[in-house]
Amino acid sequence: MPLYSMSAGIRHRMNISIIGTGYVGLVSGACLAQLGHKVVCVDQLTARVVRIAGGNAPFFEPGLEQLVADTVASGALSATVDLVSAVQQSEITLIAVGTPDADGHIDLSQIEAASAAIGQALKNKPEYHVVAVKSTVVPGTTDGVVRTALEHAAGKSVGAEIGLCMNPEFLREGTAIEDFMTPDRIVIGASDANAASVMQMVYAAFDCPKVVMSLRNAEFTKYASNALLATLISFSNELASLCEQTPGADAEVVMDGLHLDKRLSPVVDGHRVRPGILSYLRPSSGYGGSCLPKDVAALLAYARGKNVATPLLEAVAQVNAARTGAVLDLAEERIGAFAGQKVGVLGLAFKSGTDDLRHSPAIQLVEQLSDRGAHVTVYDPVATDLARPLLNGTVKYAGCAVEALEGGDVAIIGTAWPEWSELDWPKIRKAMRGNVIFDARNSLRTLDPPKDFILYQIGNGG
Ligand SMILES: NC(=O)C1=CN([C@@H]2O[C@H](COP(=O)(O)OP(=O)(O)OC[C@H]3O[C@@H](n4cnc5c(N)ncnc54)[C@H](O)[C@@H]3O)[C@@H](O)[C@H]2O)C=CC1
Ligand SMILES: O=C(O)[C@H]1O[C@H](OP(=O)(O)OP(=O)(O)OC[C@H]2O[C@@H](n3ccc(=O)[nH]c3=O)[C@H](O)[C@@H]2O)[C@H](O)[C@@H](O)[C@@H]1O
Repeated sequence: MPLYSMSAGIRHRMNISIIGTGYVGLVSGACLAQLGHKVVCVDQLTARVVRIAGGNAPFFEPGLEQLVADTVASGALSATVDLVSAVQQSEITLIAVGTPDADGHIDLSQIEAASAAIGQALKNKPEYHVVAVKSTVVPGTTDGVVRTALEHAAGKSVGAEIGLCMNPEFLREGTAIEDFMTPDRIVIGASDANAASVMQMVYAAFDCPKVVMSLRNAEFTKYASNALLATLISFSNELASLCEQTPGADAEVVMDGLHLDKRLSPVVDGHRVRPGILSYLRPSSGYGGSCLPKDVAALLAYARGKNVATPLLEAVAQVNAARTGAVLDLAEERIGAFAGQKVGVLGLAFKSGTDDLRHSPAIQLVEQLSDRGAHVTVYDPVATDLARPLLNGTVKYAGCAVEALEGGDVAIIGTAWPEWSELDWPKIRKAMRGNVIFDARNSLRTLDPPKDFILYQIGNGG
């Protein structure tokens, strides 16, 4: 039984190889297998491959464990470390390796190595083959580093023998399967019409708009998307800082009012059809994760390389970098200095629904609380143990929220896990020494302040 019903089925069951089994590679692989393609996922990490081949997801992502189990069991999804045979037995290869930040620049070494390895495999494959970059890469990479490495290793040219595509992915961690299966649009950058038509066949089951464009425009579209999301968040956080110094003001209420503008939240036939941009205008302790911070940095470096001034984007990054400190300054203004206080932090992941700690604002919060002299105990529903190697030795770890707050003066919400509103707050009140909650993600907003607690929120002038 497919998890998602599509308007049109796939016309042709394709053999697809995917290099890299992270969030993008494995989620894409499992979803495409679920839709009827035959997918082989390749990774150089043997442990990952063994887990996937055994029907298990190697990281936490809602729904992925079941999807991998089902698609491996049906034979639609397999995993291997053998890149050469995976590529040779497929018609199309998607590149989904990492493009990490290296001192404010994009590191394309995984992309280059994967492209060369694919080229090597294509040397002895007589049939036409399409290679599509799904990783986020700066404009010019697909037609530059990727093309050069491929052609050099394969001894063949892009055109009649190899098709080249850039197919950016817009999924979010925590909702990755839903996002992949119900995309707003599919962007297909292509070297030529043949390559584009093969890519269209991969996505035949999807009825969303599919926009075919040049390789560079596809690369730009991905950066434009993440840069705009980061801009919206920094805008809302800058406005939140202003509201925080204005008695009677509340940035959340302001954002709700702003959002009712139909230019931001489309109305069709008198009905608001989409949540609009509101979901990216929520004040927070900053944007984190493996992509927005690194992609903003990569675009800034790209702009510097082109001698183009990008003061707006620079400010977006600066606002974000300063936000954790600003949120803690606000907390100290309201509650008093953290030095010597016992603080329990609930949530460590960069957002709810994931155990990903990369560039997590909650981790930065814990580090800065320690620097300010607080005695910190942390708890996250899925990421507590993963945080151990990242945090300094003075931080303590708890097995549940109540334990994290036991004997504490202040509770701080670091990640907006929905679980917090289900907590037994009266029990927590008895367990804590103090009665202050500082909600750095405004996740308790829909709750009345738990009885006998003083609840402080960001974006709020009091
Ligand atoms: N994480 C996300 O939510 C999204 C990520 N992206 C982009 O997609 C790309 C991948 O991101 P993630 O999936 O998060 O990466 P990741 O870092 O979680 O996974 C990358 C995987 O590629 C493997 N790998 C690297 N080089 C390899 C090679 N030569 N052969 C075989 N395997 C190799 C690594 O071992 C690793 O398992 C990045 O460019 C990222 O910016 C785009 C949209 C969403
Ligand atoms: O390129 C990527 O990897 C992905 O980056 C983001 O997805 P993701 O990083 O998974 O998470 P988001 O839900 O976008 O959140 C990013 C950060 O912004 C924060 N955020 C989000 C919304 C908001 O209003 N305020 C806010 O602070 C979140 O808490 C989180 O720390 C984009 O939303 C995806 O479209 C994109 O594919």
